[in-house]
Amino acid sequence: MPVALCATSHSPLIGLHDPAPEVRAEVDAEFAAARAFAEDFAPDLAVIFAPDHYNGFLYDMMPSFCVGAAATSVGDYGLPSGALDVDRDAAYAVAERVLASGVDVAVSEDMRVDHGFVQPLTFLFGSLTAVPVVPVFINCVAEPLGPAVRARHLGTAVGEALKEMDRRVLLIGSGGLSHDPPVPRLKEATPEVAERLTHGRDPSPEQRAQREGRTVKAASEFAHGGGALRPLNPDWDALVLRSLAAGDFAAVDGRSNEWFVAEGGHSAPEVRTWIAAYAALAAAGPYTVRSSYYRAIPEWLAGFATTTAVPLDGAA
Ligand SMILES: O=C(O)CCc1cccc(O)c1O
Ligand SMILES: [Fe+2]
Repeated sequence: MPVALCATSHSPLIGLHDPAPEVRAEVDAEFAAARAFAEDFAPDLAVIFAPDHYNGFLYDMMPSFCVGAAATSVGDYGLPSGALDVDRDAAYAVAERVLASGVDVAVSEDMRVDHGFVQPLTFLFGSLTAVPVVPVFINCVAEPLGPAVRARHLGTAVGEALKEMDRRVLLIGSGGLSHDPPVPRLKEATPEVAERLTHGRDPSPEQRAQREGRTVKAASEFAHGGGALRPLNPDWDALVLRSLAAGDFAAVDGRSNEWFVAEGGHSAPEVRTWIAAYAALAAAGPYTVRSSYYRAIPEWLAGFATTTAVPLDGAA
């Protein structure tokens, strides 16, 4: 089973609240390189590990992990909406194998996904349906969270499942690195916000616009050095990139959930998607990082990184 990996930060502020043109151009060049990497590899299946931001997964039923057997983009932040081309048989094969290995993944026949899934798919493939996909949700924000090492166990189990399939698989991780966007937290939520985090799956266009406007406003304040959001942490981001490149998972996933938040902000646990994707790659054997881009981009509220990796034996 040939396999390759692309892990990338996402940010719905891309295109909505851009940094200086030369920074934007630098990221665009990196995305173009990642797209060329994906095209060269020519996957017939993409397995994407991504989080959600209270668009598809809410507190009415919050799993730690979920494999989508069918999935639809909600089209937040003006991104494409509609059905993903989910490979249903592959999704069930993955879910069965992961469950057999002892990782209790949920399954959805009607998974809703947001920019966390949509941005990497559209950046890498041009559309939501260009490459058949198995979407794998990882809860990264809705406390309580299990330990980060469970994302590695999930990724390893997915990687083992894929080894049994005769497919060319591009593994995708979506999220991170250090960032603290204004995602509400149930513990400190007003009754109205708690209601939205529990039942607000289908906001009105006005509600969605209001929420997205708040994110843009927060990004503007943050980029000008104001607001209450945690700072980005390039040192911590470098540690994450270095550790995953070296296959030293424990340096990241052996730490407490408090460590992630203290070092990288409340959304730093999105790094779980990278841990899972890299662990799935590691299941196929030793790997090497092909490209690694990083820049702290406050306008996007993110320590922004994009990496590609392949097996060392050149099987890709
Ligand atoms: O809309 C939201 O709830 C959060 C938006 C958001 C912003 C910056 C980086 C991210 O990874 C992200 O998801
Ligand atoms: Fe996110």
